[in-house]
Amino acid sequence: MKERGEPVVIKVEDLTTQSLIKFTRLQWWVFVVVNIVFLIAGQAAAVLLGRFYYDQGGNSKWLATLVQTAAFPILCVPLFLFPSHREPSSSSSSPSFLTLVSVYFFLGVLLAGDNMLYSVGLLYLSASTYSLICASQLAFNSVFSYFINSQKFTSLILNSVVILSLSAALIAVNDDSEGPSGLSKSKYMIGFITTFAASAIYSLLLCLMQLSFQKVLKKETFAVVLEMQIYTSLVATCIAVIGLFASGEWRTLQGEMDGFQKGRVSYVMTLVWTAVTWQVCSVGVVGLIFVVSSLFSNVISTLSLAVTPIASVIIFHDSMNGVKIIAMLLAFWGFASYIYQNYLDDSKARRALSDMNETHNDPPGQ
Ligand SMILES: Nc1nc2[nH]cnc2c(=O)[nH]1
Repeated sequence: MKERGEPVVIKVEDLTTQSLIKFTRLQWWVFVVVNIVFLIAGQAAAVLLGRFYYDQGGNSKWLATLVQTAAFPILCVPLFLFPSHREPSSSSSSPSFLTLVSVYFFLGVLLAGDNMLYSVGLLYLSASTYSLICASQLAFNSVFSYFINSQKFTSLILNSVVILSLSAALIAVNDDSEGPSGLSKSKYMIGFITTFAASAIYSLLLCLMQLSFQKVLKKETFAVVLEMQIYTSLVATCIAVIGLFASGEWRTLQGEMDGFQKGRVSYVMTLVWTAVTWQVCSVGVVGLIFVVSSLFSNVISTLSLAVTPIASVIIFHDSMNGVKIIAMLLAFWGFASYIYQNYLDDSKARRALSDMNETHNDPPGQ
């Protein structure tokens, strides 16, 4: 027995990473719910702040890329509170330093690429077109996780993926917000292609993170989630800083701050809070990959696409209409479908475990 409560090893079909983790049932559900809240709240706030930055006169793609990872040092505080503890028994299978560096470096490069493409898409496309293309990431994730993570597709999971994609598409088609004015056709095309590529890279990144947790890191504590986020963000931040200086965009930042419509303090605050909210979101993203799967993490990202317009209704007093309500109900249906699958998998795992324990406790010969 390792920690508070009764530890349970889960090794069943869809909860693939569960074979690595020891949690009591309550701990597992609390962990899932907390990470869902982090992802949805963090992503909704970060996307709205990112759009605010562009709307108020911000124009630097590299700065928008940088703020998606630059606040990673704040994660050192929870890392200090939940230190990584290694089991002596598993130390023989610990990855070498070189393996760890290679994994974090490769994932960090993918993260930087996704962040850059995502920032370009947000700059060049209207919110509606943007969300519509982002909805494709669930389809990409389904394909990648089938091949990379051997994800099993039950009817509940398929239902969830299809319904959530429809919900995000409905939100997008309904959105009548204008794209950035005076945008040339070529810039629109660039925005379209970069957002599509970002969706593919993001999905690949989530699947490879799941694979790394399962095959390389093999640790059982929350610290591994923070370490994954910190090291990949460190690499992505270095790339974004190099991009900011190599592209010469850094020279425009002073003018951008002076010309920001809401003022200089608002400019700095927008960037600081965008950076913080992306970290909150990322802990949720990586936490859900660790404890459930990359596909589930992406399902919650897509759910957040449907929730963001609702946040706009509350914060920016956007109008609410029937289509948004239907899209939201669809999103919750898709979400509930996946959660129910998790519940079934969890129950099955617990049953299998108690059967196994009974067999082990039976006296020999019985
Ligand atoms: N492409 C992409 N990048 C992200 N970075 C954080 N969230 C997302 C997302 O939903 N899609």
